[in-house]
Amino acid sequence: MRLAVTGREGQVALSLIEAARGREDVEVVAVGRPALDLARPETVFPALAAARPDIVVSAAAYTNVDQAEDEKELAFTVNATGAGKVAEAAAGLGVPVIHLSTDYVFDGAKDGAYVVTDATAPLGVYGASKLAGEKAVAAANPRHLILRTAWVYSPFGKNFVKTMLRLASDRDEISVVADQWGNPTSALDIADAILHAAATFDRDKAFDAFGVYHLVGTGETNWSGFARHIMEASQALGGPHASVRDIATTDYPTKAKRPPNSRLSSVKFKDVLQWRAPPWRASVEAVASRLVGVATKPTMSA
Ligand SMILES: NC(=O)C1=CN([C@@H]2O[C@H](COP(=O)(O)OP(=O)(O)OC[C@H]3O[C@@H](n4cnc5c(N)ncnc54)[C@H](OP(=O)(O)O)[C@@H]3O)[C@@H](O)[C@H]2O)C=CC1
Ligand SMILES: Cc1cn([C@H]2C[C@H](O)[C@@H](COP(=O)(O)OP(=O)(O)O[C@H]3O[C@@H](C)C(=O)[C@@H](O)[C@H]3O)O2)c(=O)[nH]c1=O
Repeated sequence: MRLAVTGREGQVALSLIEAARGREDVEVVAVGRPALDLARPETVFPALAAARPDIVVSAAAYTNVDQAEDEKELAFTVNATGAGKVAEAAAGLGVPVIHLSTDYVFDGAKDGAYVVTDATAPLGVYGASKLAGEKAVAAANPRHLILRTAWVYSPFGKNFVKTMLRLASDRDEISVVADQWGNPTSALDIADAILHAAATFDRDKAFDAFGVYHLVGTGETNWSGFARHIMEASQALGGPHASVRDIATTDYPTKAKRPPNSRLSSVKFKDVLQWRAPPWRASVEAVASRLVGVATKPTMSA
């Protein structure tokens, strides 16, 4: 089974490559700039065709949430038009597409975890562009799995875990918003889930449960709780530590508005695809142990 994933250096792309390493049943090929540039839609089909995939994973995206407010056109070109072209190319090659989307398609007004049938209402340009991408993907290729995930971190690229560890290395206290709730999700776990879903399609050629799914780490917290656990994990590994102070969203002004509640329910993914992510705290510890780079103590997860 050969997967082509878009984006060469993205967190999900690198995690997929790592997850497939050493396995004989699956190969992952990353296809990215300059060969595949989502801002140049004409590059998409030739680049993916050259990879001869059995499944396309559409992971490349414009992911800078605040900057997207000032670069609306580029965000939509990449996240909507570009994503649609990736799904169209997969359809042209006769293969399914697994497309990554986001919790930021919701406004966060719901009391409880969002399910896939809940109404979307993005608050910012990034979320709106990703929602337009979902629609473009669904229209271009009926064999699509749209995986909405959230708060992604990994040993790779830029993410909240790395930011917290960096801040802790030169200050005693970090102020973090405590009134935005969600589900931290390791890209290493997303990669396992994608390989599991891909193996399911490969085994069951009649698989017909395509559509939208939510896929996040198990359990929930707010950004401050996330930061606090990163600090605990780092300290247990002999890495940097800072105390975490709870603040309100209004105390941390950002260009883009974020949903106060972006909790997603992964129950459909678990029921249909028979896979569930580990508890989020355990996954944070696994990633921290690679970033802090000190011999790991036994797990401290709940
Ligand atoms: N990060 C998060 O917290 C979340 C992410 N998601 C979604 O999950 C998916 C994967 O995210 P993640 O791995 O974190 O993303 P990253 O931000 O780590 O990586 C994004 C990737 O997209 C590539 N890219 C950006 N613009 C273009 C372009 N014009 N043409 C080709 N490639 C481009 C980048 O390429 P290059 O390497 O050249 O810079 C990079 O490889 C995305 O669809 C994202 O929207 C959903 C929820 C949360
Ligand atoms: C760095 C930092 C952030 N924050 C706040 C700001 C924000 O509300 C929250 C998260 O900050 P970030 O800017 O790191 O995360 P953000 O870019 O909003 O992360 C989002 O990325 C996109 C791609 C997604 O799809 C989302 O699921 C989500 O992961 O934490 C603090 O309160 N203190 C801090 O020191």
